[in-house]
Amino acid sequence: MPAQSVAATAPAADENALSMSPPSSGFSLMQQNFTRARSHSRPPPRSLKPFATEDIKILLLENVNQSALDNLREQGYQVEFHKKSLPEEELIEKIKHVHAIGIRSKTKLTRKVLEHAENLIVIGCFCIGTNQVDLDYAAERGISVFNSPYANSRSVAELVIAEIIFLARQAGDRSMELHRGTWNKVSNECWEIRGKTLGIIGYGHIGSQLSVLAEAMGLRVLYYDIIPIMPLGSAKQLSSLEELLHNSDFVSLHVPASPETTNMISSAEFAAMRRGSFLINLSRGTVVDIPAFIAASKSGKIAGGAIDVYPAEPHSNGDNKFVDSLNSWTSDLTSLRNVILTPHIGGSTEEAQYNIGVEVSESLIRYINEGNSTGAVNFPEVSLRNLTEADKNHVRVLFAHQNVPGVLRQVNEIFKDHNIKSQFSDSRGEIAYLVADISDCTPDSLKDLYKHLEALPFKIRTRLLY
Ligand SMILES: NC(=O)C1=CN([C@@H]2O[C@H](COP(=O)(O)OP(=O)(O)OC[C@H]3O[C@@H](n4cnc5c(N)ncnc54)[C@H](O)[C@@H]3O)[C@@H](O)[C@H]2O)C=CC1
Ligand SMILES: O=C(O)CCC(=O)C(=O)O
Repeated sequence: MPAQSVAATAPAADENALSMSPPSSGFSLMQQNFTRARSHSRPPPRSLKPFATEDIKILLLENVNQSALDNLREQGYQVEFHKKSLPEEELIEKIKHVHAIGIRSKTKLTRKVLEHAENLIVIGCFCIGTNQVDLDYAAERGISVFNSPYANSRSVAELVIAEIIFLARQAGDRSMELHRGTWNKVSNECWEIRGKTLGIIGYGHIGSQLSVLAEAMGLRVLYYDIIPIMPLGSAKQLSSLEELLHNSDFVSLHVPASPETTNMISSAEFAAMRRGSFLINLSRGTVVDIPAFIAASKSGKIAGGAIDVYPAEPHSNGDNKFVDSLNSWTSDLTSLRNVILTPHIGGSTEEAQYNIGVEVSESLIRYINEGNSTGAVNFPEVSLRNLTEADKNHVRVLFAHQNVPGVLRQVNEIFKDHNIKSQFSDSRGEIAYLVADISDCTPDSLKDLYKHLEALPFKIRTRLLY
């Protein structure tokens, strides 16, 4: 097929980024060094040909970082870039034509949307959370999903530390007052954080990073998690959420969105918290029952809180977006005292976005070009070493199928006239994924291979790389 021009518009600076120079030359220096380190570790030029790479179409939404665009364009793929998420109808129209899509947390890749994704082989979530994607349905369709499991963890943890101090000192309210011209120099109910107790719910990448920073600031750390996790420093794991709520001055949530975490902090949990304590949620908007938060704040049960994530969030930046028509209680929330509200910026730093852009785009490239699914969040993880120039006339077969007995026997029957150089298969729940490098392939035998594999009853998707 002829090469097609890249259907991309040049991205503007990150929607969330400041249009000023970094605070010191050290910042840009660190970034340059990091860029160099990454480019040295890039794999050598690929020798497999999935198809002409310029035929691969990629849709990038939500202003993913320039580092991702650079990586994907370097491969020759056609990349269409949008700063915002798209309304569902437009998304459905565009997703029909692409092989890969890159999103952040706003784009909902529901079953309804994915049903239209005829050519889609891979989804890149340029963030940690993957709750915005119907992961099971994607796997059922042979679509792998990748994310960046910890590239923004530090950014989130740092923001929580800043908020703990701001809440303890009521500094958010003092700043808003002064912006309005009100001088209000008070110390009543303003505290140091040294010696206070932070209760962390969810001691994963972010929770444990926060634990280390918090102890360095002189906080005592307790945590609650559904699995036993080794404490860092002097932190202590508690066996019940109630015990944590009862013993903490600050409670910070770092759990994923799931049926179990929906409204996990509601009226009963606020009742269990210490009077005058603080609640911080930078996890997902479903985790805290906001009307219960508003009631706890108005009654004085909690002395304040910080919220970064909401059940419904606007699709793009702009004025008059955070209003009652988005979430019915918005104006009640914005009128509360000592409540810091941020627009889902926990992971929005230059460092995090750059690193996520590199990491997720490299996962997409490995999957598209080599079939390597290492790190997929919904798919069996399989990787084979690269074919090289010495492996002329070899083809790599990528075969996703339902995980039922007898499929491998049938696949190997199809391979019987070829030598199998290497083969690896793994399963995850109901989905299995086989990668095999086979020798002695001619253009005709390739067509036959493809036809026979596609005819197998439990096939989900076949790809051949050569
Ligand atoms: N505000 C923002 O910009 C960002 C928000 N996030 C959110 O933070 C969440 C956590 O991120 P990570 O720490 O990287 O995830 P992680 O997967 O490393 O850790 C989550 C922890 O929560 C625990 N957990 C799960 N269900 C639980 C329950 N019902 N009760 C107690 N503990 C439970 C898990 O065992 C795990 O240890 C993400 O899923 C994402 O939704 C992540 C990055 C940025
Ligand atoms: O900034 C983003 O795009 C989303 C950050 C986030 O919530 C995540 O990484 O899960």
